Amino acid sequence: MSNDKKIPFKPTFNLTQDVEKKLRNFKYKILVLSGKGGVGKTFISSMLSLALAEKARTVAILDADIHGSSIPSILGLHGTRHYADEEGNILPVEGPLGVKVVAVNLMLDSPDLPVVWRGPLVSRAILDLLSKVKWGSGDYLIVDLPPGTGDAIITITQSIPSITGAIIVTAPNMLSETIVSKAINFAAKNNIRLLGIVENLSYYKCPHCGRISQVLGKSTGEQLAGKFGTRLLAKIPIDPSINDAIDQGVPYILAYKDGEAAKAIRSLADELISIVES
Ligand SMILES: Nc1ncnc2c1ncn2[C@@H]1O[C@H](COP(=O)(O)OP(=O)(O)OP(=O)(O)O)[C@@H](O)[C@H]1O
Repeated sequence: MSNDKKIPFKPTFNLTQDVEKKLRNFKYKILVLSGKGGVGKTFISSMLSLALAEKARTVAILDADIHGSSIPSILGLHGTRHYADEEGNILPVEGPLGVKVVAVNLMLDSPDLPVVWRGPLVSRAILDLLSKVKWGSGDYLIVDLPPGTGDAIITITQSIPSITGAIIVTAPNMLSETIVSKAINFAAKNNIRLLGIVENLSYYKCPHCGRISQVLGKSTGEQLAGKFGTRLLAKIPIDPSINDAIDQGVPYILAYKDGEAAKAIRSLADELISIVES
């Protein structure tokens, strides 16, 4: 046996630590989750970011929904992409009102390309991505998580340091106990404070006669929030102008300032501010 000096082998698992370092400088880190896809989680995350920025908060948003990344379209970010600095750090894209945006879609040569990462690779890719973003500092980081409570969500959640809390987005017909309780259990298991529920697609108000219809079914938001010991933060109505804004490539709450849903989102931002900043 040679007498060469041997250095003990130490595995380095510093990816998570790198992520923590990069995300350390946000005052409030808010997760937006839903028990089920298609309830408007991405729309709410994006508009909430803008509503907070309107209220003079510095905001960043992370599109962690790798397979269904759509924040750039909802924020009207077309023809833009992420660049890296000389040290290889990913620079966030500056969105409307100075909101910093990080999204997988903004790394692809074309937003139409599918992301074909699977299972563990997704989790690893998210960590890798998060460890390289030069976020800087700010008041709020809004994290739009993928739907459900799978692997990717667990990885992201565990790598974000001192999460302020989670908002659960749901819709009247999906406000079943099972779906809300899944999201609540997930938050509880990961020691994440539950900030409350947002009932999206809650009702439709006729712009001509003002009549309110509960198109997707009876609202049970208050009742469920009470049952699970949390609060109903907002009821966001169905507003056809939302999809008009997306088609026009402009952010809804900036283009339709007086829209019913825009007002509801601003009051959601007020509610969030009063909960986390008080
Ligand atoms: N209140 C609303 N009124 C009208 N349209 C809405 C409303 N909320 C969301 N939408 C529209 O519904 C569609 C789905 O919304 P979104 O992509 O935000 O859902 P999601 O929950 O993030 O979906 P997934 O989890 O599958 O990514 C979008 O076209 C969005 O513009």
